[in-house]
Amino acid sequence: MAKRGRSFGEEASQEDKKKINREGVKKALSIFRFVKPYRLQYIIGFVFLVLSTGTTMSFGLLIGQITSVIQGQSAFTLNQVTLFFVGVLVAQAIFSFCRIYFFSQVSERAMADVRRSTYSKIITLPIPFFEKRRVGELTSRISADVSQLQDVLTLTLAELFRQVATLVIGTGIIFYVSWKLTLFMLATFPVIIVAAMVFGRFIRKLSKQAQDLLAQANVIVEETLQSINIVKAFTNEKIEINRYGTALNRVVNTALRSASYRGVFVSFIIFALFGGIIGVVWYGGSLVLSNEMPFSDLLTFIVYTTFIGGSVAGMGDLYAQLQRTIGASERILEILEEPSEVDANQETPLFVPVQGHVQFNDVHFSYPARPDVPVLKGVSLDVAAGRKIALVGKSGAGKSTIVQLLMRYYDNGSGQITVDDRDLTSFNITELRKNIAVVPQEVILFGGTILENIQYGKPGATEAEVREAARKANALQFVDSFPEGFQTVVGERGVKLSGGQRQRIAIARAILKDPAILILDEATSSLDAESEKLVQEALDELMQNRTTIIIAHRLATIRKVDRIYVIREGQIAEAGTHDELALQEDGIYANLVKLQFETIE
Ligand SMILES: Nc1ncnc2c1ncn2[C@@H]1O[C@H](COP(=O)(O)OP(=O)(O)OP(=O)(O)O)[C@@H](O)[C@H]1O
Repeated sequence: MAKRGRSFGEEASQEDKKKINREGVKKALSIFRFVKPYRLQYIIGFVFLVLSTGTTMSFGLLIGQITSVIQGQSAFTLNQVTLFFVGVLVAQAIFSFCRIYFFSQVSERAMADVRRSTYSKIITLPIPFFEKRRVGELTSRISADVSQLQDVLTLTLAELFRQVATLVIGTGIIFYVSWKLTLFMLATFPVIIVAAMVFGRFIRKLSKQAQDLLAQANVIVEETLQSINIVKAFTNEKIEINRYGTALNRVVNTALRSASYRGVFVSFIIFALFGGIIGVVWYGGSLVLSNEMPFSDLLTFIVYTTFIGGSVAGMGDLYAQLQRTIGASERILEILEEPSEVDANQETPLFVPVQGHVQFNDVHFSYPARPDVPVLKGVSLDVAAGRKIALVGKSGAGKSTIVQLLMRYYDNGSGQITVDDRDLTSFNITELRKNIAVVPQEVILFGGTILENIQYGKPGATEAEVREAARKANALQFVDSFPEGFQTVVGERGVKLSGGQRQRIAIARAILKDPAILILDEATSSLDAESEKLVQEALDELMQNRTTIIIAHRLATIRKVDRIYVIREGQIAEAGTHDELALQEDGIYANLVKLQFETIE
């Protein structure tokens, strides 16, 4: 099969923030459809949010009240006011708990739904989609982007509401307490805030640079660990350590630059903020001294001023968060809007077995990734049901491409491909692929038991069926030799099987699937004679009564096929049986045969 370059590295570091505009907000809001099923919990959460914000806001008034009690200017006793204070505190604690509880219910469930939808979308997308994206990028959609949404759906929205409410209610209260002092305050604070926002943006840019550089450094770690065998084979450990070290130095330099700006920024803010407060206290104090304002009001005023200051300071952060979320939800929606090749929500169509008569009529094809490079240039072939053919030819001639078109991994070719005289496009994709089994060149096993791996060919197959398939695939002997037998865990974290063993597992899978059409992508690396014999026997068993297309690399294995097609530069250059082709003087096949025998000798 064609090899697709997949890089796991380079986590999508481009957390591109989107400008907040109407279009973006509208799009981002459509992600709220995932919250819809949980709207009741959301509304309850919101009610508790309003209540908890209300109780927090009342603290300033209560502090004012306590001060008036102390000064003997209140009708209440200290105990009464304190008890009320504690009551409010308890209520606030309960409200906050309920708010978090209900919002988490919504966000956790809604996010799982978003993840499920995104995954089922991704896995049902056609192959060309995966050629345009890196795997790392897709996984980060499901992990990082969705987490970003989660924060916004609950925390950020709640925070935004709280801050706006604090700002509006707080300003209302301080105006009511003393409009003179409010105006004085308003003359100083906005200047500080604007300065902080401008400076803050600059610092954020710098720290994003540092993050990007760190992501780049991480790519080195990921890539080298993934290909650790190669690094060691070339004894390039030192080079990689240096490469990583250089990347880290860049991170440190940028991070330090950003840190010194941040230091200046923080000192400035502390200085300016406290300067502002001193100013307010000074002016407020003079108002108290001239009996224009009671002392308790001054305290209330200061408490609300800090509330307001805090909420304004937090807004910059919230804005940045919202920007990131709009980016994240756009990226998720982009995937959700891609057209699937298989409808995951639809019932799997009834299995309609085909006979397996495969025809290609003048098929032309270019890969969507490289539309200007013709890969197949008028391929025609005809395989009667149950017959076996082999495709041979140089690397890159187009053998795998022919097979991929039969699997309908790509749909954009011209000409016609039919199975049982039915145009390929008239098949439901699932229905078609259920009739085809592939034994690939490189067998990748999923993490799980051998039983599960073979069952992959026919989900729900009984253990007896699996055993029988393994027997036919010559796999029973080695499986039974493991202490845990079919329950042996294989894959990344399990037992490593040899190439020949993995191939026999793949053959057992195909036997279990029992399709009319079989595609064998011969392994390029040859096995030892013993394994080779076992695999070949298993394949012979598998090929019985099935239309078989073999992508052949070693000519010795295909002598018995009904017809051999020699592919050269996307065209069929020769076709015939082994005997016919081998005798053609100066024929491509005849030369290949000679060449292989020479190399073997
Ligand atoms: N996904 C793809 N996108 C773009 N071009 C591709 C893709 N897969 C294969 N090609 C190109 O198409 C041509 C035919 O490739 P194909 O894999 O069909 O050759 P092949 O005969 O099977 O070779 P091999 O024996 O090495 O597997 C090659 O030039 C290859 O570079």
